[in-house]
Amino acid sequence: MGEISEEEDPVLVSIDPVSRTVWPGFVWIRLSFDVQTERPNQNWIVVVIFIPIDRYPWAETPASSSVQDRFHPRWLQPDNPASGYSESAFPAAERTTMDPWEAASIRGHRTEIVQSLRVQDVRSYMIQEGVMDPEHFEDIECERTRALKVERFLDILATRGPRAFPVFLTALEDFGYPHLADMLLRAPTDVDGCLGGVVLLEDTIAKCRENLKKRYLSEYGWIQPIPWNPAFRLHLDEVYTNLAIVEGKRRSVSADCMDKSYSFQEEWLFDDGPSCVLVEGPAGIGKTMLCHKIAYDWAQGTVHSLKKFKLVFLVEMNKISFPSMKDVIVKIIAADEAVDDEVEAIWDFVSSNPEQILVIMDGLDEVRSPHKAKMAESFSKSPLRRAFSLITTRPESNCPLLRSCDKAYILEGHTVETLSKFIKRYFREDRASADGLLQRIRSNTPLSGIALNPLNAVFLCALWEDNQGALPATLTQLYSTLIECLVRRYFERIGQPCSEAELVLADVRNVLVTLGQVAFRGLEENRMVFQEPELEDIPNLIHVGLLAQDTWARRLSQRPWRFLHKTIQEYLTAYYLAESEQGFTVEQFAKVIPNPDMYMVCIYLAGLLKDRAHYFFETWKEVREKSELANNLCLSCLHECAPHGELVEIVLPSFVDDGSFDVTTKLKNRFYNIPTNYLRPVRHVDRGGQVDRR
Ligand SMILES: Nc1ncnc2c1ncn2[C@@H]1O[C@H](COP(=O)(O)OP(=O)(O)OP(=O)(O)O)[C@@H](O)[C@H]1O
Repeated sequence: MGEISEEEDPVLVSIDPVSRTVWPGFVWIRLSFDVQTERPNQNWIVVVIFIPIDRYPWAETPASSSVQDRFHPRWLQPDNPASGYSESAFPAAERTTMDPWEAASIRGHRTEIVQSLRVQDVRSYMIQEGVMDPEHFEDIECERTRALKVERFLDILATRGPRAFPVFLTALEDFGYPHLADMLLRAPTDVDGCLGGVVLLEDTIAKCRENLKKRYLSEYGWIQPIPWNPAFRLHLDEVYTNLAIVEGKRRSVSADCMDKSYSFQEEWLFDDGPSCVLVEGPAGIGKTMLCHKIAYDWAQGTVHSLKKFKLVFLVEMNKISFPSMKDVIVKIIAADEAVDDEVEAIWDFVSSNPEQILVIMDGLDEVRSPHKAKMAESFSKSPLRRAFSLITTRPESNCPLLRSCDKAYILEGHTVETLSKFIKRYFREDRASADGLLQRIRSNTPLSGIALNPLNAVFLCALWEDNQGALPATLTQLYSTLIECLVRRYFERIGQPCSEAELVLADVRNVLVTLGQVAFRGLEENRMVFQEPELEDIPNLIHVGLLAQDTWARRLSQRPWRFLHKTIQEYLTAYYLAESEQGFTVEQFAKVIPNPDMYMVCIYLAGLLKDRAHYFFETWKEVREKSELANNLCLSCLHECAPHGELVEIVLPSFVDDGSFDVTTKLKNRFYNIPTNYLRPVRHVDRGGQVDRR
């Protein structure tokens, strides 16, 4: 490292605004030094020196005079030659974010600024100096009150790079707020008296990072493949299978239009600059697992493209209520008691350094409907918009936030090879069981379709292990067999073994209906979590194992319950609609069918109704809009109830066929046992709203 003497030419010394931090009797200067050229340079080694104030080379005033007199913010502006802040010594391009000291100063005096500033007084100057754009002020003007406008202004300011602070100081000084400028130049209260806010902040961020990593390693390192069997745990590395994924430019493009299918690599998501990446896929396809794997890999430090992130926040969208994105992140930070007091400082770091942050938002479809628009707005206004972000959702979800996505991927689940690998890993030593199940899946076309979904694959393994007997041919059968299996185990545990499947389910039918009603209410409110009093009437079922308590809520006196998986909540909702008198009504069906949040419910409902499914399809014909998504859903519903000709005839006019979706062929391929006279071509050509129903 080069020596820095007191004789060093001060103009060549690049002075960071941090140097304004003053200890009694000393000036603290942070110097950057290029080892090779021995010329100061922002990129190289940073040296912090303390110079007695009376020997400070620029000191023109006695040591007793105020610091501000000697360290005027204007000195730090590029156009002042006396500042030593020349473009060559301190190129703006080399610093892209606000200095942490400055961020801390604004944060420490935020209340005072919010109390007295009127944003319009500094508007012109901030625009003139190129620190903010007119669009920023349009955005600020949308806030209702003066104080909220200042809050918004300060949030934006924190993201406007290294010149933002000095320019703001000058604006304050020249346009009626010199007292605020003076105040900002004093060390803010939260870093006062410490060895500089920078060092402290770095420590805080490191602490926060380590704690997040610990949390992800312990929470996501082990998985419990069978939700109702806590004793059976596998390590993520052991069980995680690389699923197929396709890349596209935007969402809702059908997989055939997208680039070829890959075996997924995390690098693709985060190799480019900050962007918002969408991963879309149906129920149980592995979106949550992918999010856990990314958080886990970041914590392990094994994946190169994740190393650039100082902090990674995994947001489970169904667990939060939204005042704002800031509140969501702050809550995650505050969950760690060790950094409880420093939450605001960490948030400031996040706001000022979004390119070092990854936000994973898992399950956008699970955000409650009234919050969707608010959340999208809050995200677009928040500094996190410039962070890396990954959003997962089911395809049927519709949320304005999806418009913010720059890239889209569709998770397709297992390939034949990965399924085989997964099943062998699941059964580990028991090769015979693995081979037996694989054999059964290969020889049964409907089953092999079901098994490519990772959640279904897990359930099939569990069923195979349990009875090595009949395997389901439809999704509905898979879930009813699973529930039967759980109920049977429950009766065995309490000493009342029961062999007949029908008897098992008949015994608990009423309880399942009551539970289904709770599940339905939950879905209507987009809610996965239930409090104990809501479940008072169904205590038995809690022990059956369809519900589990959140581990994160261990400290709460009343720990909330949730279904083992959202698909189980959806199946039970369908059970309630199919089996109860209040559920089985045209009004209920008419409410459920057009609701995108009830996509899976429709599939199970058709499967449970079977011979009574014509009520469902008659209603479908009346209420469901025509779209490709609706076409696919209708085909899945038909598949579940093994349709006969009349059923297909009822629903045929509901399909939209604009040439790209050949209904007749699709129906023929899927339901080959239906006489073709029921499948006469129905061509709907939708041009300018004219639908031809020949
Ligand atoms: N990559 C994978 N490797 C092995 N098993 C997986 C994988 N992905 C998912 N699974 C299994 O499937 C289950 C369901 O996956 P996950 O909860 O991630 O689905 P999801 O797409 O988030 O579903 P939903 O939209 O219903 O919330 C997991 O608990 C796990 O057992």
